[in-house]
Amino acid sequence: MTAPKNLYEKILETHTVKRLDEGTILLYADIHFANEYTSPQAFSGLVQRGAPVLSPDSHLCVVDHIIPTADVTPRVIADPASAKQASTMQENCLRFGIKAFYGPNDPEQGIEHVVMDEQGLVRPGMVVICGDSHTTTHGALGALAFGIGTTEIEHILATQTLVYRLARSMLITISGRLPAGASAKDLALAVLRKVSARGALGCVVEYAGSAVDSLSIEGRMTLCNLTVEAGARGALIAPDEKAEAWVEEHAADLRGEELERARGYWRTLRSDPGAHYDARVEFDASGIEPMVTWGTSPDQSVGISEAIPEPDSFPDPIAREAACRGLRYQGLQPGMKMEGVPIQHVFIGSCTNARLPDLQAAAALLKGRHVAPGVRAQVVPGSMGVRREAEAMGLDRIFRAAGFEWRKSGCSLCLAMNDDVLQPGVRCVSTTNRNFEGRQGAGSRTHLASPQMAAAAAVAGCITDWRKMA
Ligand SMILES: CC(C)[C@H](C(=O)O)[C@@H](O)C(=O)O
Ligand code: SF4
Repeated sequence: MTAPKNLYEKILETHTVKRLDEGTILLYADIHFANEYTSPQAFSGLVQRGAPVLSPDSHLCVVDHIIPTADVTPRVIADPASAKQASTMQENCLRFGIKAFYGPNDPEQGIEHVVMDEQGLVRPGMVVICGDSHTTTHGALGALAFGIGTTEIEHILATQTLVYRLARSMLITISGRLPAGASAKDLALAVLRKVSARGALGCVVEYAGSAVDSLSIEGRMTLCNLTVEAGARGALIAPDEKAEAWVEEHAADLRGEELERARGYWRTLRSDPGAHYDARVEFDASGIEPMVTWGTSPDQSVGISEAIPEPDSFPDPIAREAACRGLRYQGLQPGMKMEGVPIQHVFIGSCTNARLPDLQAAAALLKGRHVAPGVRAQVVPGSMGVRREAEAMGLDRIFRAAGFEWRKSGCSLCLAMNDDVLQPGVRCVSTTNRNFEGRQGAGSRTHLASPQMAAAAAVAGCITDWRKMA
Protein backbone atom coordinates (compact mmCIF):
# COMPACT_ATOMS: atom_id res chain seq x y z
CA MET A 1 0.00 0.00 0.00
CA THR A 2 1.40 3.37 -0.97
CA ALA A 3 0.67 6.30 1.31
CA PRO A 4 -2.23 8.53 0.23
CA LYS A 5 -1.06 11.55 -1.76
CA ASN A 6 -2.49 14.98 -2.27
CA LEU A 7 -2.80 16.48 -5.76
CA TYR A 8 0.32 18.61 -5.35
CA GLU A 9 2.39 15.56 -4.45
CA LYS A 10 1.00 13.64 -7.42
CA ILE A 11 2.00 16.35 -9.90
CA LEU A 12 5.44 16.70 -8.32
CA GLU A 13 5.98 12.96 -8.52
CA THR A 14 5.49 12.85 -12.28
CA HIS A 15 7.72 15.89 -12.86
CA THR A 16 10.67 15.23 -10.57
CA VAL A 17 13.80 14.72 -12.65
CA LYS A 18 16.04 14.37 -9.63
CA ARG A 19 15.96 14.99 -5.92
CA LEU A 20 18.74 17.48 -5.13
CA ASP A 21 18.46 17.51 -1.37
CA GLU A 22 15.79 17.06 1.26
CA GLY A 23 13.87 20.20 0.34
CA THR A 24 14.83 20.71 -3.31
CA ILE A 25 14.19 18.89 -6.56
CA LEU A 26 14.94 19.38 -10.22
CA LEU A 27 11.46 19.91 -11.65
CA TYR A 28 10.47 19.38 -15.28
CA ALA A 29 8.20 22.06 -16.74
CA ASP A 30 5.79 21.09 -19.51
CA ILE A 31 5.30 24.61 -20.68
CA HIS A 32 6.79 28.04 -20.06
CA PHE A 33 5.45 31.36 -21.18
CA ALA A 34 7.04 34.76 -21.04
CA ASN A 35 6.20 38.43 -21.22
CA GLU A 36 8.31 41.25 -22.66
CA TYR A 37 8.93 42.72 -19.23
CA THR A 38 10.55 39.94 -17.21
CA SER A 39 12.20 37.85 -19.96
CA PRO A 40 14.83 40.03 -21.73
CA GLN A 41 17.65 39.43 -19.22
CA ALA A 42 17.01 35.69 -19.34
CA PHE A 43 17.39 35.64 -23.12
CA SER A 44 20.51 37.80 -22.97
CA GLY A 45 21.96 35.35 -20.47
CA LEU A 46 21.56 32.62 -23.09
CA VAL A 47 23.09 34.81 -25.79
CA GLN A 48 26.10 35.52 -23.59
CA ARG A 49 26.63 31.84 -22.88
CA GLY A 50 25.95 30.85 -26.48
CA ALA A 51 23.34 28.40 -25.19
CA PRO A 52 20.27 27.39 -27.24
CA VAL A 53 16.66 27.05 -26.04
CA LEU A 54 16.33 23.32 -25.43
CA SER A 55 12.72 22.90 -26.52
CA PRO A 56 11.50 25.95 -28.50
CA ASP A 57 8.00 24.51 -28.93
CA SER A 58 7.47 24.45 -25.15
CA HIS A 59 7.47 28.24 -24.84
CA LEU A 60 5.05 31.00 -25.67
CA CYS A 61 5.96 34.67 -25.70
CA VAL A 62 3.49 37.52 -25.52
CA VAL A 63 3.67 41.30 -25.34
CA ASP A 64 1.19 42.40 -22.69
CA HIS A 65 2.54 44.51 -19.82
CA ILE A 66 3.67 47.64 -21.65
CA ILE A 67 1.37 47.67 -24.66
CA PRO A 68 -1.02 50.61 -25.23
CA THR A 69 -4.66 49.52 -25.32
CA ALA A 70 -6.27 52.39 -27.24
CA ASP A 71 -8.61 51.11 -29.94
CA VAL A 72 -6.41 51.95 -32.92
CA THR A 73 -5.06 49.76 -35.73
CA PRO A 74 -2.21 49.05 -36.08
CA ARG A 75 -1.06 49.32 -32.51
CA VAL A 76 2.10 51.37 -32.26
CA ILE A 77 4.12 51.59 -29.06
CA ALA A 78 5.15 55.24 -28.85
CA ASP A 79 7.32 54.97 -25.75
CA PRO A 80 10.83 54.05 -27.01
CA ALA A 81 11.77 51.87 -24.00
CA SER A 82 8.53 49.91 -24.25
CA ALA A 83 8.83 49.56 -28.03
CA LYS A 84 12.31 48.16 -27.49
CA GLN A 85 11.01 45.58 -25.01
CA ALA A 86 8.45 44.38 -27.57
CA SER A 87 10.93 44.25 -30.46
CA THR A 88 13.54 42.53 -28.29
CA MET A 89 11.06 39.79 -27.48
CA GLN A 90 10.32 39.28 -31.17
CA GLU A 91 14.04 39.13 -31.97
CA ASN A 92 14.62 36.62 -29.19
CA CYS A 93 11.84 34.40 -30.50
CA LEU A 94 13.31 34.49 -34.01
CA ARG A 95 16.84 33.86 -32.74
CA PHE A 96 15.87 30.91 -30.57
CA GLY A 97 13.26 29.34 -32.84
CA ILE A 98 10.25 30.05 -30.62
CA LYS A 99 7.32 30.08 -33.03
CA ALA A 100 4.62 31.08 -30.55
CA PHE A 101 5.11 34.84 -30.39
CA TYR A 102 2.12 37.11 -29.96
CA GLY A 103 3.24 40.65 -30.70
CA PRO A 104 1.28 43.91 -30.50
CA ASN A 105 -0.73 43.31 -33.67
CA ASP A 106 -1.18 39.57 -33.52
CA PRO A 107 -4.85 38.51 -33.51
CA GLU A 108 -4.11 36.16 -30.58
CA GLN A 109 -2.34 38.79 -28.45
CA GLY A 110 -3.60 39.24 -24.92
CA ILE A 111 -2.63 39.03 -21.28
CA GLU A 112 -0.39 36.00 -20.93
CA HIS A 113 -2.59 34.37 -18.27
CA VAL A 114 -5.62 34.68 -20.50
CA VAL A 115 -3.90 33.63 -23.73
CA MET A 116 -2.29 30.48 -22.32
CA ASP A 117 -5.53 28.72 -21.42
CA GLU A 118 -7.37 30.12 -24.40
CA GLN A 119 -4.77 28.53 -26.70
CA GLY A 120 -5.33 25.17 -25.00
CA LEU A 121 -1.75 25.01 -23.79
CA VAL A 122 -2.54 24.42 -20.13
CA ARG A 123 -3.78 20.96 -19.25
CA PRO A 124 -4.49 19.18 -15.98
CA GLY A 125 -1.44 17.68 -14.32
CA MET A 126 1.06 19.89 -16.14
CA VAL A 127 3.77 22.01 -14.59
CA VAL A 128 3.32 25.51 -16.00
CA ILE A 129 5.88 28.25 -15.45
CA CYS A 130 6.07 31.95 -16.19
CA GLY A 131 8.08 34.90 -14.93
CA ASP A 132 4.98 36.45 -13.44
CA SER A 133 3.41 35.99 -10.03
CA HIS A 134 -0.17 35.51 -11.29
CA THR A 135 0.76 32.26 -13.00
CA THR A 136 -1.15 30.62 -10.12
CA THR A 137 -4.25 31.35 -12.26
CA HIS A 138 -3.77 28.13 -14.21
CA GLY A 139 -4.26 25.96 -11.15
CA ALA A 140 -7.91 26.37 -12.09
CA LEU A 141 -7.35 23.63 -14.69
CA GLY A 142 -5.50 21.36 -12.28
CA ALA A 143 -2.00 22.40 -13.36
CA LEU A 144 0.81 23.19 -10.94
CA ALA A 145 1.47 26.72 -12.12
CA PHE A 146 3.64 29.36 -10.52
CA GLY A 147 5.76 32.42 -11.16
CA ILE A 148 9.54 32.48 -11.24
CA GLY A 149 12.38 35.03 -11.34
CA THR A 150 14.57 36.04 -14.28
CA THR A 151 17.50 33.70 -13.54
CA GLU A 152 15.07 30.83 -13.31
CA ILE A 153 13.61 31.80 -16.70
CA GLU A 154 17.07 31.40 -18.18
CA HIS A 155 17.33 27.96 -16.58
CA ILE A 156 13.97 26.91 -17.99
CA LEU A 157 14.83 28.13 -21.47
CA ALA A 158 18.11 26.26 -21.44
CA THR A 159 17.04 23.04 -19.72
CA GLN A 160 13.23 22.91 -19.51
CA THR A 161 13.77 22.33 -15.79
CA LEU A 162 13.88 24.33 -12.62
CA VAL A 163 15.63 23.96 -9.28
CA TYR A 164 12.51 23.85 -7.15
CA ARG A 165 12.22 24.27 -3.41
CA LEU A 166 9.37 22.11 -2.20
CA ALA A 167 6.37 24.03 -0.86
CA ARG A 168 4.12 23.29 2.07
CA SER A 169 0.63 22.11 1.21
CA MET A 170 -2.53 23.86 2.36
CA LEU A 171 -6.09 22.69 1.82
CA ILE A 172 -8.77 25.39 1.77
CA THR A 173 -12.21 23.80 1.85
CA ILE A 174 -15.00 26.16 0.84
CA SER A 175 -18.34 24.68 1.75
CA GLY A 176 -21.85 26.04 1.23
CA ARG A 177 -23.19 27.89 -1.78
CA LEU A 178 -22.18 31.29 -3.01
CA PRO A 179 -25.33 33.46 -2.65
CA ALA A 180 -26.89 35.15 -5.69
CA GLY A 181 -25.11 38.44 -6.28
CA ALA A 182 -21.73 37.18 -5.05
CA SER A 183 -19.15 36.18 -7.66
CA ALA A 184 -15.86 34.31 -7.71
CA LYS A 185 -14.11 37.65 -7.15
CA ASP A 186 -16.08 38.23 -3.96
CA LEU A 187 -15.25 34.71 -2.83
CA ALA A 188 -11.56 35.25 -3.58
CA LEU A 189 -11.48 38.56 -1.70
CA ALA A 190 -13.33 37.02 1.26
CA VAL A 191 -10.95 34.05 1.40
CA LEU A 192 -8.01 36.43 1.20
CA ARG A 193 -9.38 38.50 4.07
CA LYS A 194 -9.66 35.36 6.18
CA VAL A 195 -6.29 33.88 5.25
CA SER A 196 -4.47 37.28 5.15
CA ALA A 197 -1.83 38.57 2.74
CA ARG A 198 0.86 36.37 4.29
CA GLY A 199 -1.34 33.50 5.40
CA ALA A 200 -0.39 31.09 2.64
CA LEU A 201 3.27 32.07 2.45
CA GLY A 202 5.35 29.20 1.09
CA CYS A 203 2.27 27.04 0.45
CA VAL A 204 0.65 25.48 -2.56
CA VAL A 205 -3.04 25.91 -1.85
CA GLU A 206 -5.53 23.28 -2.98
CA TYR A 207 -9.16 24.42 -3.08
CA ALA A 208 -11.97 21.96 -2.56
CA GLY A 209 -15.59 21.97 -1.44
CA SER A 210 -19.05 22.57 -2.86
CA ALA A 211 -18.58 26.30 -3.50
CA VAL A 212 -15.45 25.61 -5.56
CA ASP A 213 -17.14 22.80 -7.48
CA SER A 214 -19.94 25.11 -8.51
CA LEU A 215 -17.65 27.82 -9.88
CA SER A 216 -17.17 28.12 -13.63
CA ILE A 217 -13.64 27.58 -14.94
CA GLU A 218 -13.27 31.33 -15.40
CA GLY A 219 -14.44 31.81 -11.80
CA ARG A 220 -11.84 29.28 -10.64
CA MET A 221 -9.22 31.23 -12.57
CA THR A 222 -10.20 34.38 -10.68
CA LEU A 223 -9.88 32.52 -7.37
CA CYS A 224 -6.51 30.95 -8.23
CA ASN A 225 -5.26 34.26 -9.63
CA LEU A 226 -5.82 36.02 -6.31
CA THR A 227 -4.32 33.16 -4.29
CA VAL A 228 -0.84 34.57 -4.87
CA GLU A 229 -1.95 37.64 -2.93
CA ALA A 230 -2.02 35.41 0.17
CA GLY A 231 1.65 34.66 -0.46
CA ALA A 232 0.93 31.25 -2.01
CA ARG A 233 3.39 29.49 -4.33
CA GLY A 234 0.63 27.85 -6.29
CA ALA A 235 -3.09 27.17 -6.36
CA LEU A 236 -4.73 23.93 -7.41
CA ILE A 237 -8.23 22.72 -8.11
CA ALA A 238 -8.67 19.06 -9.01
CA PRO A 239 -9.93 18.80 -12.60
CA ASP A 240 -13.58 17.76 -12.96
CA GLU A 241 -15.90 17.44 -15.98
CA LYS A 242 -16.01 21.22 -16.33
CA ALA A 243 -12.22 21.41 -16.54
CA GLU A 244 -12.13 18.50 -18.99
CA ALA A 245 -14.72 20.15 -21.22
CA TRP A 246 -12.90 23.48 -21.06
CA VAL A 247 -9.56 22.00 -22.07
CA GLU A 248 -11.12 19.90 -24.81
CA GLU A 249 -12.79 22.96 -26.27
CA HIS A 250 -9.52 24.88 -26.39
CA ALA A 251 -6.90 22.20 -27.10
CA ALA A 252 -7.64 21.57 -30.77
CA ASP A 253 -4.74 19.11 -31.14
CA LEU A 254 -6.03 16.76 -28.46
CA ARG A 255 -8.44 14.36 -30.16
CA GLY A 256 -9.24 10.66 -30.55
CA GLU A 257 -7.14 8.14 -28.68
CA GLU A 258 -4.79 10.74 -27.33
CA LEU A 259 -7.70 12.58 -25.74
CA GLU A 260 -9.01 9.35 -24.22
CA ARG A 261 -5.61 8.64 -22.72
CA ALA A 262 -5.36 12.19 -21.41
CA ARG A 263 -8.83 11.95 -19.85
CA GLY A 264 -7.86 8.72 -18.12
CA TYR A 265 -4.86 10.48 -16.62
CA TRP A 266 -6.77 13.62 -15.65
CA ARG A 267 -9.20 11.49 -13.66
CA THR A 268 -6.36 10.30 -11.42
CA LEU A 269 -5.58 13.90 -10.54
CA ARG A 270 -7.35 14.22 -7.24
CA SER A 271 -6.11 13.99 -3.72
CA ASP A 272 -6.42 10.52 -2.19
CA PRO A 273 -8.71 10.11 0.81
CA GLY A 274 -6.63 10.62 3.94
CA ALA A 275 -3.93 12.61 2.12
CA HIS A 276 -1.79 14.81 4.33
CA TYR A 277 -1.71 18.64 4.21
CA ASP A 278 0.59 20.85 6.23
CA ALA A 279 -2.27 23.25 6.91
CA ARG A 280 -6.04 23.27 6.53
CA VAL A 281 -8.54 26.13 6.41
CA GLU A 282 -12.32 25.78 6.45
CA PHE A 283 -14.48 28.46 4.89
CA ASP A 284 -18.22 28.81 4.37
CA ALA A 285 -19.31 30.65 1.21
CA SER A 286 -22.95 31.09 2.15
CA GLY A 287 -22.57 34.44 3.94
CA ILE A 288 -20.57 36.18 1.23
CA GLU A 289 -21.80 39.44 -0.27
CA PRO A 290 -20.21 41.70 -2.88
CA MET A 291 -16.80 42.74 -1.55
CA VAL A 292 -14.67 45.82 -2.06
CA THR A 293 -11.22 46.65 -0.74
CA TRP A 294 -10.74 49.70 1.48
CA GLY A 295 -6.96 49.54 1.97
CA THR A 296 -3.76 49.07 0.04
CA SER A 297 -3.45 45.32 0.38
CA PRO A 298 -5.84 42.91 -1.36
CA ASP A 299 -6.78 41.31 1.97
CA GLN A 300 -8.15 44.61 3.30
CA SER A 301 -11.75 44.32 2.14
CA VAL A 302 -15.31 44.46 3.44
CA GLY A 303 -18.69 43.28 2.30
CA ILE A 304 -20.66 46.15 0.79
CA SER A 305 -23.01 46.30 3.79
CA GLU A 306 -20.19 46.20 6.36
CA ALA A 307 -18.28 49.07 7.91
CA ILE A 308 -14.52 49.52 7.49
CA PRO A 309 -12.94 47.89 10.56
CA GLU A 310 -11.16 49.81 13.30
CA PRO A 311 -7.41 49.19 12.98
CA ASP A 312 -7.45 48.25 16.67
CA SER A 313 -9.68 45.30 15.85
CA PHE A 314 -6.70 43.53 14.23
CA PRO A 315 -4.87 41.48 16.86
CA ASP A 316 -1.67 41.38 14.79
CA PRO A 317 0.38 44.60 15.21
CA ILE A 318 1.63 44.43 11.60
CA ALA A 319 -1.94 44.18 10.30
CA ARG A 320 -2.96 47.07 12.59
CA GLU A 321 -0.20 49.29 11.24
CA ALA A 322 -1.01 48.25 7.65
CA ALA A 323 -4.67 49.15 8.23
CA CYS A 324 -3.76 52.65 9.51
CA ARG A 325 -1.49 53.22 6.57
CA GLY A 326 -4.01 51.86 4.06
CA LEU A 327 -6.79 54.07 5.39
CA ARG A 328 -4.58 57.14 5.37
CA TYR A 329 -3.54 56.52 1.76
CA GLN A 330 -7.10 55.90 0.65
CA GLY A 331 -8.48 58.89 2.54
CA LEU A 332 -11.04 56.74 4.37
CA GLN A 333 -12.09 56.39 8.02
CA PRO A 334 -12.76 53.31 10.10
CA GLY A 335 -16.45 52.78 10.84
CA MET A 336 -17.63 54.23 7.52
CA LYS A 337 -19.17 52.14 4.76
CA MET A 338 -17.69 51.89 1.28
CA GLU A 339 -21.14 52.39 -0.22
CA GLY A 340 -21.47 55.98 -1.39
CA VAL A 341 -17.73 56.74 -1.66
CA PRO A 342 -17.41 58.85 -4.86
CA ILE A 343 -15.19 57.53 -7.65
CA GLN A 344 -13.77 59.06 -10.82
CA HIS A 345 -12.56 56.01 -12.73
CA VAL A 346 -13.64 52.44 -13.43
CA PHE A 347 -11.39 49.80 -14.93
CA ILE A 348 -12.69 46.44 -16.09
CA GLY A 349 -9.71 44.38 -17.15
CA SER A 350 -6.73 42.20 -16.12
CA CYS A 351 -5.93 38.50 -15.85
CA THR A 352 -8.23 38.40 -12.81
CA ASN A 353 -11.50 39.51 -14.38
CA ALA A 354 -11.45 40.22 -18.12
CA ARG A 355 -12.57 36.92 -19.60
CA LEU A 356 -15.81 36.63 -21.53
CA PRO A 357 -18.13 35.83 -18.55
CA ASP A 358 -16.68 38.84 -16.69
CA LEU A 359 -17.48 41.14 -19.60
CA GLN A 360 -20.92 39.57 -19.98
CA ALA A 361 -21.70 40.17 -16.30
CA ALA A 362 -20.67 43.82 -16.53
CA ALA A 363 -22.52 44.36 -19.82
CA ALA A 364 -25.72 42.83 -18.40
CA LEU A 365 -25.76 45.52 -15.75
CA LEU A 366 -24.81 48.33 -18.14
CA LYS A 367 -27.47 47.59 -20.75
CA GLY A 368 -29.73 50.63 -21.01
CA ARG A 369 -27.69 52.59 -18.45
CA HIS A 370 -24.99 55.25 -18.67
CA VAL A 371 -21.76 56.07 -16.89
CA ALA A 372 -22.22 58.95 -14.39
CA PRO A 373 -20.92 62.41 -15.34
CA GLY A 374 -17.30 62.90 -14.28
CA VAL A 375 -16.46 59.19 -14.40
CA ARG A 376 -14.08 57.74 -16.98
CA ALA A 377 -14.75 54.07 -17.56
CA GLN A 378 -12.62 51.63 -19.53
CA VAL A 379 -12.98 48.01 -20.48
CA VAL A 380 -9.88 46.16 -21.62
CA PRO A 381 -10.64 42.58 -22.70
CA GLY A 382 -8.23 39.94 -21.41
CA SER A 383 -7.21 38.97 -24.92
CA MET A 384 -7.96 39.90 -28.51
CA GLY A 385 -9.76 36.55 -28.68
CA VAL A 386 -12.03 37.56 -25.80
CA ARG A 387 -12.55 40.91 -27.53
CA ARG A 388 -13.66 39.21 -30.76
CA GLU A 389 -16.04 36.89 -28.93
CA ALA A 390 -17.49 39.81 -26.99
CA GLU A 391 -17.96 41.78 -30.21
CA ALA A 392 -19.70 38.83 -31.84
CA MET A 393 -22.19 38.96 -28.95
CA GLY A 394 -22.63 42.73 -29.26
CA LEU A 395 -21.08 43.48 -25.87
CA ASP A 396 -18.87 46.23 -27.33
CA ARG A 397 -21.99 48.09 -28.42
CA ILE A 398 -23.45 47.85 -24.91
CA PHE A 399 -20.24 49.12 -23.32
CA ARG A 400 -19.90 51.96 -25.81
CA ALA A 401 -23.55 53.01 -25.52
CA ALA A 402 -23.07 53.11 -21.76
CA GLY A 403 -20.13 55.50 -22.15
CA PHE A 404 -17.33 52.99 -21.60
CA GLU A 405 -14.16 52.99 -23.71
CA TRP A 406 -13.92 49.67 -25.57
CA ARG A 407 -10.21 48.96 -25.83
CA LYS A 408 -7.68 46.45 -27.07
CA SER A 409 -6.07 43.85 -24.87
CA GLY A 410 -3.17 44.16 -22.43
CA CYS A 411 -2.37 44.59 -18.74
CA SER A 412 -3.03 48.29 -19.10
CA LEU A 413 -4.29 50.05 -15.98
CA CYS A 414 -3.84 46.93 -13.87
CA LEU A 415 -0.33 48.16 -13.25
CA ALA A 416 -0.06 51.35 -15.30
CA MET A 417 3.07 50.36 -17.19
CA ASN A 418 1.69 51.64 -20.49
CA ASP A 419 0.14 55.04 -21.14
CA ASP A 420 -2.93 54.32 -18.98
CA VAL A 421 -1.98 56.03 -15.74
CA LEU A 422 -4.30 57.65 -13.19
CA GLN A 423 -3.63 61.10 -11.78
CA PRO A 424 -2.92 61.56 -8.06
CA GLY A 425 -6.09 61.48 -5.96
CA VAL A 426 -8.19 59.72 -8.62
CA ARG A 427 -10.27 56.97 -7.05
CA CYS A 428 -10.87 53.89 -9.19
CA VAL A 429 -12.99 50.78 -8.84
CA SER A 430 -10.96 48.12 -10.56
CA THR A 431 -11.54 44.44 -11.34
CA THR A 432 -7.81 43.75 -10.90
CA ASN A 433 -5.88 42.01 -8.12
CA ARG A 434 -3.56 44.59 -6.55
CA ASN A 435 -4.44 47.83 -4.79
CA PHE A 436 -0.93 48.74 -3.68
CA GLU A 437 -0.01 52.39 -3.21
CA GLY A 438 0.45 53.97 -6.62
CA ARG A 439 -0.36 50.76 -8.50
CA GLN A 440 -2.52 52.62 -11.05
CA GLY A 441 -0.45 55.81 -10.95
CA ALA A 442 1.31 57.75 -8.18
CA GLY A 443 -1.20 58.91 -5.58
CA SER A 444 -4.15 57.16 -7.26
CA ARG A 445 -6.53 55.06 -5.16
CA THR A 446 -7.58 51.56 -6.19
CA HIS A 447 -10.57 49.62 -4.87
CA LEU A 448 -10.72 46.01 -5.99
CA ALA A 449 -14.13 44.55 -6.76
CA SER A 450 -16.03 42.30 -9.16
CA PRO A 451 -16.99 43.30 -12.73
CA GLN A 452 -20.60 43.80 -11.59
CA MET A 453 -19.51 46.10 -8.76
CA ALA A 454 -17.25 48.03 -11.14
CA ALA A 455 -20.04 48.49 -13.69
CA ALA A 456 -22.47 49.61 -10.97
CA ALA A 457 -19.94 52.11 -9.59
CA ALA A 458 -19.47 53.58 -13.07
CA VAL A 459 -23.21 54.18 -13.37
CA ALA A 460 -23.71 55.48 -9.83
CA GLY A 461 -20.52 57.57 -9.71
CA CYS A 462 -19.79 56.04 -6.34
CA ILE A 463 -19.18 52.64 -4.81
CA THR A 464 -22.53 50.92 -4.61
CA ASP A 465 -24.23 47.56 -4.09
CA TRP A 466 -24.78 46.26 -7.62
CA ARG A 467 -27.56 43.98 -6.40
CA LYS A 468 -29.78 47.03 -6.05
CA MET A 469 -29.44 47.62 -9.80
CA ALA A 470 -29.79 44.00 -10.92
C1 LIG B 1 5.47 42.69 -13.96
C2 LIG B 1 5.31 41.39 -13.24
C3 LIG B 1 6.64 40.99 -12.70
C4 LIG B 1 4.23 41.45 -12.16
C5 LIG B 1 3.98 40.10 -11.50
O1 LIG B 1 4.85 39.27 -11.36
O2 LIG B 1 2.88 39.84 -11.08
C6 LIG B 1 2.93 42.00 -12.72
O3 LIG B 1 2.35 41.17 -13.65
C7 LIG B 1 1.97 42.31 -11.61
O4 LIG B 1 0.81 41.94 -11.70
O5 LIG B 1 2.39 42.97 -10.64
S1 SF4 C 1 -3.06 41.86 -15.90
FE1 SF4 C 1 -2.16 42.75 -14.09
S2 SF4 C 1 -1.90 41.07 -12.67
FE2 SF4 C 1 -2.20 40.19 -14.68
S3 SF4 C 1 -0.16 39.86 -15.48
FE3 SF4 C 1 -0.84 41.87 -16.19
S4 SF4 C 1 -0.08 43.31 -14.67
FE4 SF4 C 1 0.05 41.28 -13.73
